[in-house]
Amino acid sequence: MPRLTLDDFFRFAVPSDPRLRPDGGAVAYTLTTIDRDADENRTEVWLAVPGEPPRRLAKGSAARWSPDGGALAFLRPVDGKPQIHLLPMDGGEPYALTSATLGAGAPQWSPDGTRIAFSGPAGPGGAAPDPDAPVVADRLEYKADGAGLLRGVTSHLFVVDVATGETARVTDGDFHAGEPSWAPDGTRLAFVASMDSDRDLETGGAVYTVEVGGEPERLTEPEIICTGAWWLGERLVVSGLKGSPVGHTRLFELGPGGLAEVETGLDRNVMTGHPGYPGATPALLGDDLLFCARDHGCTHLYRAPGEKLVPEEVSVSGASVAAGRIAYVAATPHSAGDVYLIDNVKDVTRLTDHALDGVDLLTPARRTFTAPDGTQVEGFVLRDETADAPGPLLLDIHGGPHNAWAPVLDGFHLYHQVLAANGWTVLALNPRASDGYGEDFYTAAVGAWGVADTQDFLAAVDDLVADGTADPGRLAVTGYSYGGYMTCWLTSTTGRFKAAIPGGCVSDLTSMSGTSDMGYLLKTHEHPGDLAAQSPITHVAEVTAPTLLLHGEGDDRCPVGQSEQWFAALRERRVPVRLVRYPGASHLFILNGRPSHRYDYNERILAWLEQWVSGSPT
Ligand SMILES: CSCC[C@H](NC=O)C(=O)N[C@@H](Cc1ccccc1)C(=O)O
Repeated sequence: MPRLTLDDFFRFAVPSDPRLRPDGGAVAYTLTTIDRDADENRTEVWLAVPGEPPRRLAKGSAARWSPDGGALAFLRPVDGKPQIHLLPMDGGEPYALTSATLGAGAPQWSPDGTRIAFSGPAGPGGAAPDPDAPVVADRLEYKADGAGLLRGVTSHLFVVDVATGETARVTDGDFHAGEPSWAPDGTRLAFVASMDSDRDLETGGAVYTVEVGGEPERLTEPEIICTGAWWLGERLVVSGLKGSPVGHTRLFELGPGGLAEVETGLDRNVMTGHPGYPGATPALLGDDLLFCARDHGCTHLYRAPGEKLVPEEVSVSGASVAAGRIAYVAATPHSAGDVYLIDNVKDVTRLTDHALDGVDLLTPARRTFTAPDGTQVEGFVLRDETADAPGPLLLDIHGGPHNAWAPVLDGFHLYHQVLAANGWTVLALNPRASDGYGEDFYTAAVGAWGVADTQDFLAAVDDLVADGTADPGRLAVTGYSYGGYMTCWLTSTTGRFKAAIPGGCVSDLTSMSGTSDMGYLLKTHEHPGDLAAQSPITHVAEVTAPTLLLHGEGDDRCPVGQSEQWFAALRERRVPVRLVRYPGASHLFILNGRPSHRYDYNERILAWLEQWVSGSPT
C-alpha cells in the first residue's frame, strides 16, 4: 500500500459533534470534507445507526435532536449567515426556522420541544454594523481572532418558537452571553458572561440565569472564573478556573453554598472542546458525570471520579449520552476521527469508517526524555523504522503553550507522514507547559517562555542524535503560534538548526502585548516577566538558519506584524528568509481556513526542508 502523500489532504472526512437520539438508537453528527473546486470546507449532517452504513442527511452542522427524537435542528448558512433549520425525521425537506440578521448559533431545544434557544451575534441597535464606519474602542476587547473587529457586535441569547418561527431576544446589553442551557423545567436559561465594566482588564466569567422577558441573575462569585454552564437534569454543572486564568480547567456544581468542585480524582485539565483543543461538554450517565480531560497528550473520556472509559490512544472530540449509551468521536493513530457507541459503559462499537482508505500510515512511537534538571518530558517520534542510518529530523513545536501533541492522525499536519515516508524523523515533543502532565507541569513556563523549556527540546534532540536516529547536521525546527515563538527563540539562541519554519509566530512579546486580542492576558498572567529579554527579536542577531515565515493576514491572536518584524530583521542581516502571507486568514486558518491555504502551508514546509536540509548525510 502507498504511503500518505500531500494530495490525500483532499480526501480527509472528519466527523465531529456526535448527538445520540434520545432513545439511544442513532447518532447524528457533522462530517467535514473539502470541496476542492470551490476551495471551501463542506459540512454535512450525517446519521449513524448501529448495523447500518452511515448516511448523509443534509448540508449543515451542529445537529440537535428534539426531545422526542422526531426532528433535528441544525445550522445551515443562508446568504452566508448560519440559520437554524429543522429536519423532520419522518420524511420531508429541511426548512429554515430563523432569519437572524447576523446569523444564529447552535440550537438548544427546550425540554418540552416547543422552543429553541441560541446564542448569536447582535449588532448595535439590532442592525448589522457599517463596515466603512470608523472603529471606536474604549476597551481592549474590540477585536477577536476569527471574528476580526467587533464594531459593537455582541453575542446574545434568543429563543425561537418552533411552531411559528417567532424569535424573542432574551438578553441585551454591553456584554457577551455564552451558550445557553435550559433549566429542566424550561423556565429559564443558564449562560456564562462577564458583565463588569473592566472585564477586559480583569479575568472573570460568572454564571447567570435569565427568564424570557426577565433580567439576568448572577449565581456565582468571582473566585471561580467560569467558562461554561450546563444543566444536566437538576444539576447545574460549571467549568472554570480557580483564581488564575492560566491553569487547569475544573468542574464544579452549583449548590446552595455556591460552587463546589467536582472530585474528578485527577490532576488533569478538563477539556470541554474548542477549535484545536479536543474535548466534549460534560454529560450525565445515570448519576455519574462524564467529562473529557487530557492525559499524556491524549484527550480521554472519563467517568468521575477518574475512570477512563476508552483506554487506547485517542483524542475524543465530542460526546453525548442518551438511554444509558454514550456516543463519541475520537481520532486514533490511524484515523482523524470516527463515531463510536458505548453500551453498558464498556462495550465499544465503531459506527463509522471515515479513515482514509488505501494508505499505509506510520505510527508515532511514545518516548520519554530527561532534561538536564531531571524533568521527564514525553514526545512522539514518527519514523519509518526500516530506515537504519541517521537521517534528517524535524522538531515540531505545538502552540498554547498549553496545548499538547497526541499520537493520533489529523488532517492538518500531513507533512509529518510525508516526511517520515521519505526518510525523515518527526519529533512532536510535549515540553514543560504542555497539557496532560499535571498542573505544576502546565504552569512550569509561566513568565519563563523559552527559558524553562529550551532544555526539554535540546535534551530530546540530543537523545535522538545519540541513539543514531537523527543526523546532527540535518536538524530543522517548525512550530505554530507559541511553537512559532519557540522556533524563533531556538534559532536565536542555538545554531543547531539548519532550517526554521515559524508559523503564526510571536517574535516580539512587547508589541504582542498591545496588538494581540489576548495581549493583555499574555502580559499580566502568561508572561508577567521581562517581555523584551524573553523576545526572540532581542536576540535576532544570532540567527543563521534559513527561515520560512508562514502567517495569516487576518490573525488577531498573533498579528502578522510578528512575522513582519522577524522577516525584516533577518533580511537586513542577509539571512535567507521568505515571508508567506495568507490573505484573510485568521490564527486558526491551518485548522479551518481555505483548503488551498492549508495545502500550501504543508507544501511550502516540505519544499523549504527539501531546499535547505534534505540531501546527503553529514
Ligand atoms: C493563557 S494563554 C491563552 C492564549 C491562547 N491559548 C490557547 O490557545 C493562545 O492563543 N495561545 C497562542 C499563543 C498566545 C499566547 C498568549 C497570548 C497570545 C497568543 C498559541 O496558540 O500558541
